[in-house]
Amino acid sequence: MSDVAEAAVVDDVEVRAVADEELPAWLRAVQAGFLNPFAAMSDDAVAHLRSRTAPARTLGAYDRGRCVGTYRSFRQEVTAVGGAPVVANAVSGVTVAPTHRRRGILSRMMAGDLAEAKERGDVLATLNSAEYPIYGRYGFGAATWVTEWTVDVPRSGLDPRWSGPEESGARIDLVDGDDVRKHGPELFERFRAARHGVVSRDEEWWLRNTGMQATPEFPWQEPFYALYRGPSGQVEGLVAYRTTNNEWGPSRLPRNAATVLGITAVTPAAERALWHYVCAIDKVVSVRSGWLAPDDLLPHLLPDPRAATVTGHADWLWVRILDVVRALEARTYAGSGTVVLEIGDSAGLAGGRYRLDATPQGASCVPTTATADLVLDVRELGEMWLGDASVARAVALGRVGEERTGAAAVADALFRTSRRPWCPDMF
Ligand SMILES: CC(=O)SCCNC(=O)CCNC(=O)[C@H](O)C(C)(C)COP(=O)(O)OP(=O)(O)OC[C@H]1O[C@@H](n2cnc3c(N)ncnc32)[C@H](O)[C@@H]1OP(=O)(O)O
Repeated sequence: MSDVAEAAVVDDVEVRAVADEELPAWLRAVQAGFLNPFAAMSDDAVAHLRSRTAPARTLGAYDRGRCVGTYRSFRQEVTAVGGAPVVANAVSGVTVAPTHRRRGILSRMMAGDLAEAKERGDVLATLNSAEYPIYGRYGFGAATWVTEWTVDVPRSGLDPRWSGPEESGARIDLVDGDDVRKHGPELFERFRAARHGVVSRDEEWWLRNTGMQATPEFPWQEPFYALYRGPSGQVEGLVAYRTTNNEWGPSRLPRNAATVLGITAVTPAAERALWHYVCAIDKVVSVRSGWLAPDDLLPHLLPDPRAATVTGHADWLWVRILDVVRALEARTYAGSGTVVLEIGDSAGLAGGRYRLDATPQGASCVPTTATADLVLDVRELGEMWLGDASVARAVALGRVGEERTGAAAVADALFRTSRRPWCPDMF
């Protein structure tokens, strides 16, 4: 076949919704895209993946009937600054076969899905990005970051005689998956109402993360779960962790490591107690924290914070604003002020000039013809929305234009938050 004829065939790639009977092949394509070469999957594995996929808006790219691209999106809620749940179009399972890469297939799937999300009235879109450079071009900005620490327990200065929470009546119990499914969802709902950046979890999340959907392809190793109850008996925290169990130094000094899989706490007392608990397990000398907010309490709970070494730092939740007015009115602002934002959006979904009048009591955002104070791309607005990005820094980086002297400082005083946003989940 000539090069010209080959190019015409490539252009024939069709992007469309995936029919139910096509889902097993689509799921295999997703796995291949993430470098899992499943030639044949058991029915259980297909059922496992199917349960993670539905209900979703599932797109496939097909070349002569073969699935060469995958993409799905589903309804999610993201907690805005101040606690309001905001409806998002969560994007996941994005792959294009190495045989068909860099021919615009992702761009086609993304353009169609974002246009539908906008049409439906979703306020924003979200994703975790496999690689940093992929999604900025589509208007997504890195809205939350995460840090992982590894605690050298013997150097931490924590009291090795610790035997439980300080608060009288509070307690920590080791529980099993049934207890987690019983108490976890309600605890998490309280947590997500209180922390900006957290995304909603569905019922499947709790089944999947307590081993109820294990298959040979997706094996399960049971973790430990510790549940914290406050003085009133109410569940206020949960930590899931795994440990090694037979690591010894040359002179039989124990060398086990604990890895925290997830921690949810709705009170500072619960958070402090659960970290102290994990760092006080006999024979455990190092604790990997899992992905936490960069301003997490953990290092400063230790008498010697240097015992917590940063072992990872990365962008996490990416946000793409689809509706500027509703996104900016959904969140709260610490101060009072006005800024006019000129927002560029090459996809034509959210661009325009908007005037934000914010007070701690409420905010209004309206299209305007007033002179712009700040000129920015919708990607930058995504980075600012949860309060994490510094506008002054974006100006210094040349990404935001400051048209009125001092406007960046005004925007920072309005948008930034006293605690950084945190999204504990990857989806
Ligand atoms: C939310 C999630 O699911 S994240 C998971 C993302 N998936 C993966 O990482 C799996 C492995 N990678 C892939 O499957 C593919 O490479 C994808 C999906 C990332 C990209 O698909 P493609 O169809 O090749 O992207 P497409 O051709 O539409 O690229 C559009 C533009 O993005 C750029 N681009 C795409 N992927 C990357 C990348 N990984 N790094 C840098 N630039 C990229 C392209 O160069 C192109 O730029 P241009 O418009 O300036 O020419």
